[in-house]
Amino acid sequence: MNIYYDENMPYAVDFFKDLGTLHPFAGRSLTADDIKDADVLLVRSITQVNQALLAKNTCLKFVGTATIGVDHIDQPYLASRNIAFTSSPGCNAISVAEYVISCLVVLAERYCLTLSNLTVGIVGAGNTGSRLSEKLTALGIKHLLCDPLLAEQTQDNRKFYSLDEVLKCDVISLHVPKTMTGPHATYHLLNQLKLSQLTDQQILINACRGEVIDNQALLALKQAGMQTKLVLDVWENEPNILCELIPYCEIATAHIAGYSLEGKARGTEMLYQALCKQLGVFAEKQLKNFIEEANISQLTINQPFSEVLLNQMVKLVYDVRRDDGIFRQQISSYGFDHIRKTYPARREFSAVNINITKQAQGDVWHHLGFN
Ligand SMILES: NC(=O)C1=CN([C@@H]2O[C@H](COP(=O)(O)OP(=O)(O)OC[C@H]3O[C@@H](n4cnc5c(N)ncnc54)[C@H](O)[C@@H]3O)[C@@H](O)[C@H]2O)C=CC1
Ligand SMILES: O=C(O)C(=O)[C@H](O)COP(=O)(O)O
Repeated sequence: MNIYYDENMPYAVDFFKDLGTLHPFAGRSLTADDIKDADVLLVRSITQVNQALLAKNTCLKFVGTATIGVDHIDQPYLASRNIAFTSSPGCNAISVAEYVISCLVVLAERYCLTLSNLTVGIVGAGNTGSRLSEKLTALGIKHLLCDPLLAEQTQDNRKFYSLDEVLKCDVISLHVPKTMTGPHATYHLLNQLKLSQLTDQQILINACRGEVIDNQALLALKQAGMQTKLVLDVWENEPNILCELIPYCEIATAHIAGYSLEGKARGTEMLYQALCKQLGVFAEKQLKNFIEEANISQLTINQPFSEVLLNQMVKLVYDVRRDDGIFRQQISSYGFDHIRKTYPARREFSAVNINITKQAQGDVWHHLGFN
């Protein structure tokens, strides 16, 4: 069995080597000729899986993406050819939530803001929005959820707000899929009209898909003096992004919010489990047996919770300014994809085991995700 997999998929060899012959590929440049004899195709978000890519293959049985987003996959086409498909829901949701927490900590420090005084609006309350909500709850930060699709479901008894209500929050964090059609399509959800409602004091974070914000409209507003603080991890038309926007960002990164080692590797593990199920074999391998210990794996907390301590703890594990710095330094000479491919190690809070002394008390750290 020929298994083709994206070279940017950690632990792919460990997981899949016993299931077939492995063929790594560069996700952006994969062609129909390259995968003529693929039985299994395992991609990440930069590979468009559609009729054109599969035109020369007649043996493909399984496609998997080690990502949450599925906007790069033509699912109706796969179904029409009876090719099984699986994605990796929630695989890197914690990573994105920790990216947002790191951004909040950095911006609070930069602008002397008290985090517990802020209200955060979460647009999209699925896996990622929910992980962020849990962390904000742990920190006592008020937040409002907007998710018209979940609001319609009676089994979800959380309180939901309209987009216009949530757009009035001090911080707005976007966590919706990219959808082009339907009553709740997210393409340019934040268009010129919505963007122009934002005030100079607000913070707007996009770590879902670039196309959810009209980037040209945002640039025009910024050029006209808009002071809303911007955090952009995702951009329209990646990898050929609108670089003129970068100087207007407080934090700018190369679509790496979900790039913790755990987040990426969980995606690989989820594909392994799905492929084993498809093949009818027992999934005996587990990520916890491969993943290495973090550089900082033990910490003692010996003082009560404070926002100063939070700042130190978060930055110790993941300081988003590192990724912002790399992005600004490298984007013009190396380009977007290179920054992503050479992403330096990053771990989730859960990779750190904390020892909380008596003086410190409280389990806020565990609720925040530390082990
Ligand atoms: N920057 C990065 O590295 C990453 C980005 N993402 C992106 O984030 C997106 C969201 O991730 P998850 O929360 O895990 O997906 P999810 O599918 O669990 O949740 C998405 C939620 O958005 C809601 N939604 C859809 N349209 C909406 C609208 N118009 N307004 C408000 N809510 C709406 C859905 O009802 C759903 O509850 C993914 O589809 C992916 O595109 C995901 C992982 C990493
Ligand atoms: O999971 C998703 O959805 C994401 O956006 C991933 O972080 C994308 O990473 P790549 O697949 O582009 O490596």
